[in-house]
Amino acid sequence: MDHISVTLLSTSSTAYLMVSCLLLTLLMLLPEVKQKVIVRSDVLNALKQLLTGVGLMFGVESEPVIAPTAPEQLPPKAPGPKSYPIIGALKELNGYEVPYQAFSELGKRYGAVTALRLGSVNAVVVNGIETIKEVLINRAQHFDSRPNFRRYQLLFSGNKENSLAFCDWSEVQKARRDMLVPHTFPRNFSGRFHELNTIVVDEIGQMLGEIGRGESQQTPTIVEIKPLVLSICANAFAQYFGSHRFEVQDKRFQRMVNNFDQIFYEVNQGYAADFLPFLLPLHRQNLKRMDRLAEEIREIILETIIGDRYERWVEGSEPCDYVDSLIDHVKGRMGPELEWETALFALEDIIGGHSAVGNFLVKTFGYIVQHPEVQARIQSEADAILERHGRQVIELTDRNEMPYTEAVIMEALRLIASPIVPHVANQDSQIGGFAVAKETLIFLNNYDLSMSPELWDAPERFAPERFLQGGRVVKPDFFIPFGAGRRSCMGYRMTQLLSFSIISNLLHSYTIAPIEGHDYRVPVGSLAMPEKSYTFKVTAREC
Ligand code: HEM
Repeated sequence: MDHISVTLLSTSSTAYLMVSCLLLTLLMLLPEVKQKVIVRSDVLNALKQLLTGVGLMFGVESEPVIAPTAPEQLPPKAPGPKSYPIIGALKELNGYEVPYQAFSELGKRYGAVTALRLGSVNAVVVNGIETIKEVLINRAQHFDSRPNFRRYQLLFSGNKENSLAFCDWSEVQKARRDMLVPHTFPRNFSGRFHELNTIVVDEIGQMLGEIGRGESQQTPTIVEIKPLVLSICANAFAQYFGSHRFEVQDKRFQRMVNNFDQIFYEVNQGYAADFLPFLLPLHRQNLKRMDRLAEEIREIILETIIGDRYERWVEGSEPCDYVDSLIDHVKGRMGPELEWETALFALEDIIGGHSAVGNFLVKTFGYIVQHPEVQARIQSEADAILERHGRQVIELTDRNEMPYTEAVIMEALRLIASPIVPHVANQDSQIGGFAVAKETLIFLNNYDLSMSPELWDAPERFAPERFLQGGRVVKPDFFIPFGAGRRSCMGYRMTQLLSFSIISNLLHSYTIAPIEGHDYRVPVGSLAMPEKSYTFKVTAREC
């Protein structure tokens, strides 16, 4: 899910900017603000840009970056840009397409660790794989909290600890992660792996059967890609984690998919109020809307996936899916104690993971449609495998034999460069030899790891072959699109498996082509795609 970030300035942005401007100007005129600051539109732009696609979370009363006592015993404070009253160093972030590009510039200017204040929050920006690993792995236990974003409290029924991705580290979180492992990381050739394969292949078959029905083989059909892949992913997740398949025409299914997608979009945007909590009232309406969408999802999941499973559960039974594992944990009173309510939030988070895969796939198809040579290579790889095995569909077990298709997925992940969910220091500590105080927000600049010209040849180019060596997929150690360590992504294997299956099977059966005049540029710096995205010409292949 980083599928995990934040904003709203983009919708009704003019109104927000005007009110923000007014509020900031008023605040700056307060007599206690000694330093004069001119609030210029570029500052507000910087704010908007930083917030877009980042997932930064603020609204906390934070401590200074450095604990000031006994400086001789403490590491030094990290260098960083000048901070102004109220806005902090936001001006530094103005003028970048992706906010994390500003973090790369700060890295060049100040080194691997940059201290900066953003609105009311103390933050550090961490650049470079060694320093990032120090945060995620070597000192993981110091930096395993998540930002205390007021907005996330509101999104998760007043308590961000309900969320798998935004909670702080705890024994409950450890148990929730452990419980997920057999489901989200099915081992090759295990029972769960085969189940997933059957579910995904059937689902793709059913959905692809809908394309071009009634048309002659060679007539292209116009297909909106987002609803198609979201439906496949949602039903695959519902069946795999909850043993429930929805009829695609079922209005409840469509509402659930749509609501998840809207919430996914929301948490992937930047949000001014996260830095400047006094702006939060401006978002009340939208937050209420999100709350209603989440409530509706809960009702649908209870009615459909859960039904009477909780009441019917017989203690001592073997869990068959993730819902069983959750019920078993709650009813078996295994430690640490988990309320049924909390378990339901975990289930929603995981079912909602389909939005991450679906949005990622939309973007990946956006790259593929712009590169017919890439599409042709995937197709010939798929054709060769099916011919070799005498089958009609690509199975998950074919993944190892289709390195080019795998490399396409890696390349899309690299270029999209979705941010790592920010971490927070849970104690005074240090990074790269610089002091970092408890509560400091930590941005890990994986954008630079994915896009730096020092690490990649022509990084702007879509070139899947960069991940291939001697016919095998090779991932450089510094490439970490799913984070690392104890807060790493719980859905990366599901992402890899579903993406592989959907891309290879869809392109084995069909060729996609752009429609003249349509814009297929892929927005980067966040996983989320707007509701209306790409439409393709789809033609059945003669296989
Ligand atoms: C292209 C797809 C995806 C990308 C790029 C992605 C990326 C990430 C990243 C960067 C993090 C933060 C890691 C860190 O803080 O070190 C994360 C966390 C997480 N992801 Fe994903 N993710 C994807 C799909 C999914 C899916 C499909 C699921 C669910 C099945 C999922 C579940 C989670 C969870 C639960 C966390 C929070 C883990 C924790 O904080 O303990 N993700 N993801």
